[in-house]
Order: sequence, then structure tokens, then C-alpha cells
Amino acid sequence: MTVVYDKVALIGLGLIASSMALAMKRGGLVGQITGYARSRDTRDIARELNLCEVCETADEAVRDADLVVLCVPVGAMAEVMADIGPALKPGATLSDVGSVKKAVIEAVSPFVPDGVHFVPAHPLAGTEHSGPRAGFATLFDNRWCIIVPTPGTDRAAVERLEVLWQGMGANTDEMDADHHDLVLAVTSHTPHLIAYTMVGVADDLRRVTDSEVIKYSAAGFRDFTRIAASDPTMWRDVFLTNKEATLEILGRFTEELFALQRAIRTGDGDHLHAYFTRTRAIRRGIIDAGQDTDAPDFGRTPVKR
Ligand SMILES: NC(=O)C1=CN([C@@H]2O[C@H](COP(=O)(O)OP(=O)(O)OC[C@H]3O[C@@H](n4cnc5c(N)ncnc54)[C@H](O)[C@@H]3O)[C@@H](O)[C@H]2O)C=CC1
Ligand SMILES: O=C(O)C(=O)Cc1ccc(O)cc1
Repeated sequence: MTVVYDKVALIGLGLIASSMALAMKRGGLVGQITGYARSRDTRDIARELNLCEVCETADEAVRDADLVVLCVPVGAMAEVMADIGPALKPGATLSDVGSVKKAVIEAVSPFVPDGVHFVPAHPLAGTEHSGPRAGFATLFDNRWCIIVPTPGTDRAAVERLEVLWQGMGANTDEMDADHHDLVLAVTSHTPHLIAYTMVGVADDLRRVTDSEVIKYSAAGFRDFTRIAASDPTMWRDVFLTNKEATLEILGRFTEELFALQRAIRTGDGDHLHAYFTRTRAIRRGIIDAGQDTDAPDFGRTPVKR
């Protein structure tokens, strides 16, 4: 593998940044990796794991970097950019890994200096774990990374970033920000909200004890509990920033749920059967397309901790 960037800086050293550091090293894709995280504890752990050259300030980490990747929660992107913007090297590429794209582009763009190429991205790979110890080198293997070029983004910068993600094991695709946010509202954001709700409902139900919920969890509920264990800060930010698309999908979800509720109440088995037949075909389509490798935990259980 040839070196894609001489120096990469990772800002925020959690699950995604640590997995990127390990995947970049595995592929020999970069000459040097620097990193910065706001909390001293996180910086210490990253040093102990030897993830990258951990700096005491964000400015120091991004200095002379050819690629800077923002790996912080979506709601923290603007604050981080305001801090590092002036220190970015002319000609450098700036990217991010945020789960929402339109809000990140709006938050970050005002701080991007002339001559710096902003190429937003989103790897569709993760787990319910967070922090620098959660990372693993194979996280992005055979997963998608969606690149969301903004109007006027330099094509050479986009293509170079795609080569990096491909070197980390991902397949790359390009999309505009609005479409990305709608697709992710359907495939990731609303499902997470439903999982959070279902686990909350089980927790509230006084007639079923917590120990019964744990003991008798069938596969469906187990998956919900895994997803509902995801980082609260990250997911708070996702819903606050992908508000429009999530509300649209939730509205549709609620309508269909009411229709199913009515079918159960009125004993309309035909409605239930027809509905489940349609949804089964979608699952089969995913399997036929060879994209079922991620069920139920994205096909990769992270390293034991
Ligand atoms: N966890 C997942 O499954 C996935 C997450 N993402 C996105 O990746 C980004 C990072 O997520 P994770 O790595 O999972 O989070 P994480 O919680 O594991 O790590 C976040 C890191 O950012 C640091 N941080 C937070 N606020 C900061 C600030 N103001 N300044 C500097 N550092 C700050 C934290 O100390 C931590 O090191 C998020 O935007 C998330 O939406 C994208 C794909 C999957
Ligand atoms: O762990 C899971 O099931 C996930 O859904 C991981 C995930 C979380 C957030 C993203 O933006 C992309 C992937």
C-alpha cells in the first residue's frame, strides 16, 4: 500500500478515531498520525495504547497536517473548528466522520480558511461502545463510507480521501447532504430512537422485573438493548441536528404503527400478514445483495475489554 497522506491529525480520540488510527497503520496508509482529545484521561489512554502521537493542544496536532479529521460528537464540531481553523495548513484537506451531514457542513464551513479543502464523510460502521479503547482495525472492512462533497469541493481532494477510506477497508459512495440525512434517518437514526424507546418501556413496566427482562430477552430485544447502550452525547446530538429528516420518518412510523395497532385490536389478520410479507421481502433483498454481514452486531464483535 502506498502512503496516501504524509501526516493525518485526528481530533477527538474515541471509537471512530482509534479505529481509523489502527486501520491506517494496518494499511501503511499514512506517514504520521497525531491526535488530540479534550479530556486528559482520553489523551492518557490514547498514549498508553500507542494509538498516535498525542498532543496537548488541538493546534499542535493539526499543524502541518495534510488531512485533519474531526471525530467528535456532531454538536462539538463548530467549537473544535473555531479553535483549529486558523492553524490548518493551506492546501490541507479537512474532513469529519459525523453521523449527520447537513448540520455539520453548516457548522464547520464558516471556519474553513481559503485554500483548505473541506470533504465531509461518514463511515457507516460503529458499535455501541465509545472511547479510545473501543477501536479496532477491522471496523470499516466491507462497510460503506459516504463522502458528501460540498459544492465546489476540489475533486482531487475528494478522490484522495476516498483512496484513504478504501485503504481502511471501506467501500465509498458519494451523496449530497440532504439525501444522506434522509437515508440515515431511515436506516440508523430512527431505528436507534425506537430501540431507546423499547428499552425504556421495558424498564418502566413494573409488572416485569429488570431481571426477567434480562433473563428472558429474546434476540429482538437483545439487539435493542445493545443499540440502546450507545453513547448518550453522540445520539443526543444526532437527533438535535437531524431534526427534520428524523421527524419526517418518525411521523410515517407512527402512522404505520397505529395501523398495525388497529389491525391487532380489530383482529385484522390479513393486514398483519400482508404487512409482514412485504417487510420479509426487504430482508431477503438485503441478503440477496450480500449485505447481511452486519446482523445482528454488524458482523464484528469488538475486541473483548
Ligand atoms: N459510534 C459510532 O458507532 C459512530 C459514530 N460516528 C460519528 O463519529 C463521531 C465520533 O463518534 P465516536 O468515536 O463514536 O465517539 P466517542 O464518544 O467514542 O469519542 C468522541 C471523542 O471526542 C472527544 N470530544 C468530545 N467533545 C470534544 C471537544 N469539544 N473537543 C475535543 N474533543 C472532544 C471525546 O473526548 C472523545 O475522545 C461522532 O460525530 C459520531 O456521530 C460515525 C459512525 C459511527
Ligand atoms: O452499532 C450499531 O448498530 C450502529 O448503528 C453503528 C453506527 C452508529 C452511528 C452511525 O452513524 C453509523 C453506525
